[in-house]
Amino acid sequence: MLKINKLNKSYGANTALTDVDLEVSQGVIFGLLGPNGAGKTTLIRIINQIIDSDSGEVFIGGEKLEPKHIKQIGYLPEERGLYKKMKVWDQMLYFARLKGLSPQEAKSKINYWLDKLDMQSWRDKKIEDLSKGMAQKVQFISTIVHNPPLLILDEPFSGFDPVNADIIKNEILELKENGTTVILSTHRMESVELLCDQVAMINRSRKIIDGTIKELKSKYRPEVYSISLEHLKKELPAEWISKEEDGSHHFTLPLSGKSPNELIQELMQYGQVNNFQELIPSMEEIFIHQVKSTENG
Ligand SMILES: Nc1ncnc2c1ncn2[C@@H]1O[C@H](COP(=O)(O)OP(=O)(O)OP(=O)(O)O)[C@@H](O)[C@H]1O
Repeated sequence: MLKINKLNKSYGANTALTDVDLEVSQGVIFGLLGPNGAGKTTLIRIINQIIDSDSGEVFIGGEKLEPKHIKQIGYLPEERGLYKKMKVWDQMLYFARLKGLSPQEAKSKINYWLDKLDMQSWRDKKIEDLSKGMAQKVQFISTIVHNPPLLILDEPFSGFDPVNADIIKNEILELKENGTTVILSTHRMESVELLCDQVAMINRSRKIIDGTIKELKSKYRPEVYSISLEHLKKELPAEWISKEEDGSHHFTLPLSGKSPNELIQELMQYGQVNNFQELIPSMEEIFIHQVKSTENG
């Protein structure tokens, strides 16, 4: 759906993107991650043809990016852009027409979404009279109303209460089920775990990791196990700092070059192994670890 080759962009002395490659398959939710100032918005703006790259190529559906592709993209920018004096209905109609829908198509799509998200009663309200969350919903619909095959969502959950965030999350999943490709840029790692099939992480203008959540969790696992022992036969080594609770001794140990089976065998000499479970890193832990290690490197 989207392919990016060796993208570079600088703002004067500020380098925002360095040789960034990316490949996003159709029908996935792709997390674009990175700390503040990493280059994510710059990349998104290049895809949306708001700014030009210095060098590199972007392909959409196998075609070199050009103005006609704008209608195939739905972009929810981090800085929301609604016209405060406009009424909800007129605002949505404006965006739908801008993206090429006929008046009839636009009206039927808007009605579909207003019904779906239970917003019909707001249609004649002015944007300035909406709460932040309500305005966010209007902006969300305005982004997806033309049914774009590629959706780019920058922090789509900001401003939403948990109930509305859940509604939007389910809508994003439904769009994916229907074949939409979604690029999701967010700092909320729990949303990444829940929604994304694939992620790329950018730090200081360079892509530092890329893969499916499963691949990344496997690649960056610390090889540390959570262990519980009962009925001790002998005293545990002092360096296995353990906590005793109701006769069970809990601690964590790294494999340190052993296989899991070898470690279990060693543990069995000390008592009954009640729990032996590998610690799987969260995306948040992977994110923090990778960002820190590139800073130190
Ligand atoms: N218009 C601009 N003029 C000069 N420098 C810019 C401009 N826009 C971005 N930059 C710089 O480019 C780099 C990347 O910024 P960008 O906004 O793409 O990061 P980001 O990953 O989206 O950050 P955030 O998570 O904070 O939104 C930063 O060093 C930033 O200061």
